[in-house]
Amino acid sequence: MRLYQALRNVDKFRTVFDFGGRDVAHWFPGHMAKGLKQMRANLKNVDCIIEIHDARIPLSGRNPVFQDTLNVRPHLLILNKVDLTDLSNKQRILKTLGKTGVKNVLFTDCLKQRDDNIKKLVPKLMEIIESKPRYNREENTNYCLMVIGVPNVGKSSLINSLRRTNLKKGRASRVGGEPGITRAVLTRIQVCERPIMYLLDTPGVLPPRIENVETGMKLALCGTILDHLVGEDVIADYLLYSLNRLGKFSYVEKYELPEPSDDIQHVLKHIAVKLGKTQRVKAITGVGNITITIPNYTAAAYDFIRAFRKGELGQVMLD
Ligand SMILES: Nc1nc2c(ncn2[C@@H]2O[C@H](COP(=O)(O)OP(=O)(O)OP(=O)(O)O)[C@@H](O)[C@H]2O)c(=O)[nH]1
Repeated sequence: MRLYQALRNVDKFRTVFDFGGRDVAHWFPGHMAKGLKQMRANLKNVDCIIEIHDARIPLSGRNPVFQDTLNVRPHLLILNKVDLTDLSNKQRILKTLGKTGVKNVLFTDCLKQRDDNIKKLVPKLMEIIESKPRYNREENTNYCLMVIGVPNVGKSSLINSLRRTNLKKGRASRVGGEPGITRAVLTRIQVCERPIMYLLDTPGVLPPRIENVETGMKLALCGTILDHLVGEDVIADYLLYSLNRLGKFSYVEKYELPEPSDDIQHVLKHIAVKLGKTQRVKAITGVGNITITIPNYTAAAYDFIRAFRKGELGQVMLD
């Protein structure tokens, strides 16, 4: 029934998003470029680069600087948060990545206690490393890897997950919900006993590649850019636009809307009322002061975005 209603509405949904002349230039703080210097300086000690990115945006936002760096060392692309993405697009994504020279790709869920792909990671890395000369590291019996990626894609979680799987050890790397948490300078963390394998935990604060506002918005939606720099209201609107475009209507059920809608104010009003996120404000009228109840749109927008990031609005592929 709901799907029927939704399909009836399809014509009403936006086919393009109005970014309103937004400028992405200030969406990334300058200090992030510092990380790159450290990475370059440490490259000679590294056997393989693990680039980690969000599986909901496998084609958007990866920094081209990575590609330059990648030519120097073997490379594996990990698309993490696979639990949140729609994998029906997997073949299309692998094909597109393949065309840009990215051949080694692994999808992971670093929050899962036992993820089969995390188990496959060390053998896969060995295969990749042994397929190329190790140059100055030929004599070394232990292996060193560098994890790179844009903020908040799960670099620290990957390290913890590897330690859990291979060493039965707990946390070594701090995990945060906000982009840019990993600030400490490079640390070497053991992730495997046989063979001995270390990871360099980089600050992970390289700016993503924002080719256009849409890419920026996707990155913001996935929590890679601090929300307030972009604006919760516009991120929420872009989320609604994306869900409708992709036919992902579980928000209708979750927030008990009568039907899908492309009107963000309408949706946020529903969310605010349902969650009791309303404010009582005094209004001065011609006949005296009255108290009225208005929806807290910002709180509703935040809940909507948070629900998406937790996977409560379904598995979504934004690219
Ligand atoms: N659903 C889901 N969430 C994940 C996964 N991996 C990490 N996260 C969450 O993503 C957020 C960021 O994870 P981190 O490991 O701190 O990411 P990071 O890349 O080290 O972050 P920075 O330090 O900002 O560069 C945390 O809230 C994690 O719990 C995953 O596979 N699935």
